[in-house]
Amino acid sequence: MASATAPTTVSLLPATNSSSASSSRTLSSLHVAPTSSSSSLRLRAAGLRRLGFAAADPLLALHVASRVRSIAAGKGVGGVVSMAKKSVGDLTAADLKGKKVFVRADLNVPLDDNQNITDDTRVRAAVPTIKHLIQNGAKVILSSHLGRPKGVTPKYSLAPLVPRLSELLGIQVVKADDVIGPEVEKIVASLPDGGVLLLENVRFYKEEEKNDPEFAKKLASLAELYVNDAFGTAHRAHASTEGVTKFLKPSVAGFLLQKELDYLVGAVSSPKRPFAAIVGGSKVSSKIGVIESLLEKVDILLLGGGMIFTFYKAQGLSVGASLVEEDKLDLATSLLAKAKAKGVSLLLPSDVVVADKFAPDANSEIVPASAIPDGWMGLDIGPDSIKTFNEALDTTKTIIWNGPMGVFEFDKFAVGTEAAAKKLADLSGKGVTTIIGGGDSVAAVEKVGVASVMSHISTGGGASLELLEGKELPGVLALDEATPVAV
Ligand SMILES: Nc1ncnc2c1ncn2[C@@H]1O[C@H](COP(=O)(O)OP(=O)(O)O)[C@@H](O)[C@H]1O
Ligand SMILES: O=C(OP(=O)(O)O)[C@H](O)COP(=O)(O)O
Repeated sequence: MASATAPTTVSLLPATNSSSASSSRTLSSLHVAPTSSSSSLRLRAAGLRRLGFAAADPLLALHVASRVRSIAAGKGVGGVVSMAKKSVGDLTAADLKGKKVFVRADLNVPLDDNQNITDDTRVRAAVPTIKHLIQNGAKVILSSHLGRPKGVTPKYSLAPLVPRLSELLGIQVVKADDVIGPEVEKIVASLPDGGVLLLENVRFYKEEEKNDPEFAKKLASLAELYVNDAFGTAHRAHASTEGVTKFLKPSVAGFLLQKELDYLVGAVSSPKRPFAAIVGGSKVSSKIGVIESLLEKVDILLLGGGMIFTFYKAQGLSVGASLVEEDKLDLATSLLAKAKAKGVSLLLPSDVVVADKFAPDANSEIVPASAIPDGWMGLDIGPDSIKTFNEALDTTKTIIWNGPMGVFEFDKFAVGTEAAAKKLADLSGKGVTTIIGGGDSVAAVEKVGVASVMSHISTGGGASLELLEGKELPGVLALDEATPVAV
């Protein structure tokens, strides 16, 4: 039991290593203050188990869980911590039995020419929240967008989702041919407790992206409660992600949304150190925000991808025909200076793989960063850089990765990116917290077949980037705040 007077240092061990909504992670040495109310402790103990934490001393664990949830639901990495959001896990059978619940998920999955789902990650990620609701007797009205249709477009119908959703949920999901209106209302009225109705693509209505209040009201009129589990779309202030919350109370976070916030805000704000970030991708301009924000947090920053050539040129090196943003040279210089001032160890690749054209069958050579030949372009980091990066990563306890190290779509230039994926997988197995921040890095991790061993893989590219930049997500901000608990 915690001392009644002094702050205590605790370390929590992960309860499981699953990728489910209640997936856990290790927290080290959090200083927590004691509390006195045993009933609020019991409530928080339940919340803690839902979050997937286990600790030798449940009292201490409660304080920590509280802290984590407050951090996780606040602003992004660089922001001020605010209130935690109410969670779907806080809703029990007493709240849910027989209730119509509007669930916004992000089921924006890739489909092939035959309308087959080629990656069902987002469908699987939506399942824990829906299962919790139907197991507690709710009637689920499920909504999502797919693609960016302009009006009703059959190829963007959500119909291909029905078989996989039904299989994963173990019940037959009913599908409506519309999003609102009398036909939909009729199906809702006949939905049994524990049933799931999938609405048609919400973006078939232009009012969705305009966050039209009348449309939001019509969506809301279908249900009594609202759950947002669409992390990948939480950076959009749309009718089904933001507007609808004005008409439905409570409006709560789903398990996926909560887990994404736990990792992308919680783990990044209070990392086990040393903490490293790997940032790659094509352009420095699209990663300025995330680099600046991470420079406030990390001990080590590794840069790769197309953006490194702007840094090289800013340092006076020749970069041949490599991708360079001429208008960002001063910015690159200032980021290097900022890293130095902050004591962050910023590593640029010492060697690169250059190609004579931008093509999968280009001729290639490995050259030092200072010897890129005229007319050649850097498309990957070289073996010396991989070695140096790996050695740096070996010293860390938390790693976040956003953006590929090279043009990984071409096998010949995928070596640096695949090496990073393998290294993170290896370190994950050794207890390092590894967070993949969405976008192409996720594709790379999946290509290498190591996705399942990472601590967390984000389901949102744009949303995770905005969080890492320290921005607030409208879809999160709009949700009800959790009842405050003293810590
Ligand atoms: N050296 C390079 N030159 C040109 N493009 C690159 C280079 N390295 C990586 N890229 C490209 O960057 C793209 C990903 O960039 P970006 O969208 O910023 O990353 P993410 O999707 O992870 O956020 C990939 O398509 C990749 O081919
Ligand atoms: O796929 C998505 O975002 P992502 O490509 O940034 O991961 C989300 O479904 C959001 O889609 P949108 O960018 O069309 O709003």
